[in-house]
Amino acid sequence: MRKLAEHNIPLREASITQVHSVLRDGNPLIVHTSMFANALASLANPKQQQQWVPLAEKNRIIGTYAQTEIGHGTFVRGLETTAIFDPETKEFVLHSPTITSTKWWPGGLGKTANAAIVMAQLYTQGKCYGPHPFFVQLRDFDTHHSLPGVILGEIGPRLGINSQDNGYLRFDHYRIPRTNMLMRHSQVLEDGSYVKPIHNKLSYGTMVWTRVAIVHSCSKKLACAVTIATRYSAVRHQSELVPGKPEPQILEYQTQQYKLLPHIASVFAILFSASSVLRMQRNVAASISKGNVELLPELHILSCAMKALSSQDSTQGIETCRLACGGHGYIASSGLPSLYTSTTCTITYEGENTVLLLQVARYLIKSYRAGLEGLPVLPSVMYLTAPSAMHQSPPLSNQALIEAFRISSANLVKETESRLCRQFNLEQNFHYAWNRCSVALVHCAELHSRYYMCEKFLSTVESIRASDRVRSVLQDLCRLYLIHHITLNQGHFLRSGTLSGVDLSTLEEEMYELLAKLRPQAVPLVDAFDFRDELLGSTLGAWDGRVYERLYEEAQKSPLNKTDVSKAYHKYLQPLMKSNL
Ligand SMILES: CCCCCCCCCCCCCCCCCCCCC/C=C/C(=O)SCCNC(=O)CCNC(=O)[C@H](O)C(C)(C)COP(=O)(O)OP(=O)(O)OC[C@H]1O[C@@H](n2cnc3c(N)ncnc32)[C@H](O)[C@@H]1OP(=O)(O)O
Ligand SMILES: Cc1cc2nc3c(=O)[nH]c(=O)nc-3n(C[C@H](O)[C@H](O)[C@H](O)COP(=O)(O)OP(=O)(O)OC[C@H]3O[C@@H](n4cnc5c(N)ncnc54)[C@H](O)[C@@H]3O)c2cc1C
Repeated sequence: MRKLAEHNIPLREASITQVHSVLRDGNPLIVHTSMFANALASLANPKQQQQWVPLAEKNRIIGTYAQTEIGHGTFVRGLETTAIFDPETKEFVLHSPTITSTKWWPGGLGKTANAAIVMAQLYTQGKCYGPHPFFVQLRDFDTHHSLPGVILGEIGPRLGINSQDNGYLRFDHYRIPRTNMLMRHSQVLEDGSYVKPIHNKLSYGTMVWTRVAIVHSCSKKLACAVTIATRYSAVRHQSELVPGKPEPQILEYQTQQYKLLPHIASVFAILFSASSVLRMQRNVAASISKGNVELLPELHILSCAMKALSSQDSTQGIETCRLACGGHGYIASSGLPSLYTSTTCTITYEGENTVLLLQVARYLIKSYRAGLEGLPVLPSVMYLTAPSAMHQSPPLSNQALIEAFRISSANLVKETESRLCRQFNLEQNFHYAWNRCSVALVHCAELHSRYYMCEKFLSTVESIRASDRVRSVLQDLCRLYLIHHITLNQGHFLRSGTLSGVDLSTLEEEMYELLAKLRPQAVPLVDAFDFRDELLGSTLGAWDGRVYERLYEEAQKSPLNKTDVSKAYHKYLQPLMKSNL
């Protein structure tokens, strides 16, 4: 926090710095500096911002974002916490009517936060208007005691991020002023009348913003993992590549290159996609402030798609890096286990991935149908009904591979839409039919998202002007990424007829050549991510390569090594040894 102040970084921008990485196993202030700060910036009106933002900036108020309940995370409309407007006192009464309405999970809620943005069902004049955000003080700002009517606690140990206090929260008819409803987009007036927003999902804006931030953070986490595993693979020597010859660096093995290089490529693919979505988000935010919400659905879908793909890719990539380090990847001091546990949760939070991919699929099907009817569709999905352009590029060129992705994605949407129609004819109910097609629908969303990511990777690399040498290496890396994902999805390309069996064999050959060509670039590429050793926090991945010395030094810090004979010997082992059991 002192560093942020020194560099004049406002709170709402803190989460895009590396401040969150200071604590290895979760940061209790992450939701304060990210979601809470963003909710104030985007959901509060100017008067409310004047009131709370300076206090939050000075960390007098420490906030969290309390939406999820034990009973409902995904289905936001199903939240049970109520905020009922009392026109007599001009207050909202917050209440948790059931066990399932208990707020559950918010980061920092257990012990750190003294305030929260609470999402609750808004009732006024006897009518429910759905989930709305409220600023709620939870603890006394001086004593930190929870306030009467507020029941708070921590939810217990988790798979990871255990230095963050994820919490629970219940309200017992807890009263807050009317003006604590965040009123930038919708309002409840003094007489209780409701003023609706220009788009009814604007109150979900903080989730959209966070999904975009998560895409960036996934690229950073994966970059840390590939840095550790690649440097280690250059230090580690094992086995014989040629009998009788010295043990090679494990990075010489083609299988090791196959484990690492596609994930190094993935760091760039995710980062370039994140930058593109961030640009879109800034444009949409500017339009919203002028009253234009036309592009909001597109941003929602793109952020869902990229959050889902990047969290899945980075989690799998980090686990592959861990396995690529053999036994030493399993030790905590390698840094890889905590990278994994603090990344796998991004698959679940801020919208569980399957659920987000189904949102994308819904948009694809709607856009496809609209396109067939000649209705206008947004640019990112025009390709679904646009004529094929496969023949325009040289065979198997980068552009041809992108076109193959595009046509295969359009083909899959077309096939799945037909299946949906057939299923609808059988079921006579759209929702049952949708559920019976949902595995295929998720595949549609994944292929569309991969197409977007590949396209962003290629177009960004092609636009590099600063250095021909850098562009050339990144072109190879991008080519590897395209071919790698084509080989992983061969079925889609064969089904759509965009690539033949012979094409796929040719591409596979090229992939093996690229692994060898890129091998000398592996260490320079990860060095260029430029992580300080303190930030990597890894015995295996430090810049100087002193892996074995660091492992040994770190072992000396184990509390069990403070004495030669441990207490457990006297307490348990010795009695056991003497017991003749
Ligand atoms: C360029 C360089 C920049 C520099 C950057 C460098 C960066 C480097 C480092 C970066 C580090 C960053 C670190 C920050 C990380 C931050 C981590 C913070 C920690 C997070 C902790 C976790 C918090 C949480 O999890 S909070 C709780 C989140 N909960 C959810 O996400 C719930 C998921 N569910 C939903 O969102 C919805 O209910 C949903 C999407 C499932 C929709 O449900 P539905 O049944 O369809 O219902 P409905 O709501 O009625 O929708 C109908 C309609 O509306 C559309 N819709 C839905 N949502 C939206 C939306 N948000 N916006 C617009 N439209 C929306 C939906 O698509 C439907 O449309 P139609 O089909 O047209 O009807
Ligand atoms: C580490 C961590 C930190 C968190 N921090 C916060 C926080 O700060 N604030 C906050 O409010 N929340 C937070 N959460 C909660 C998080 O947002 C939810 O857990 C998440 O949105 C998923 O909801 P759920 O747990 O209800 O899962 P569920 O929705 O119950 O998912 C369970 C399964 O059901 C499936 N499913 C659910 N609905 C559908 C559907 N419509 N179609 C098909 N399949 C479906 C899912 O795909 C999944 O396989 C956090 C969670 C974690 C793990």
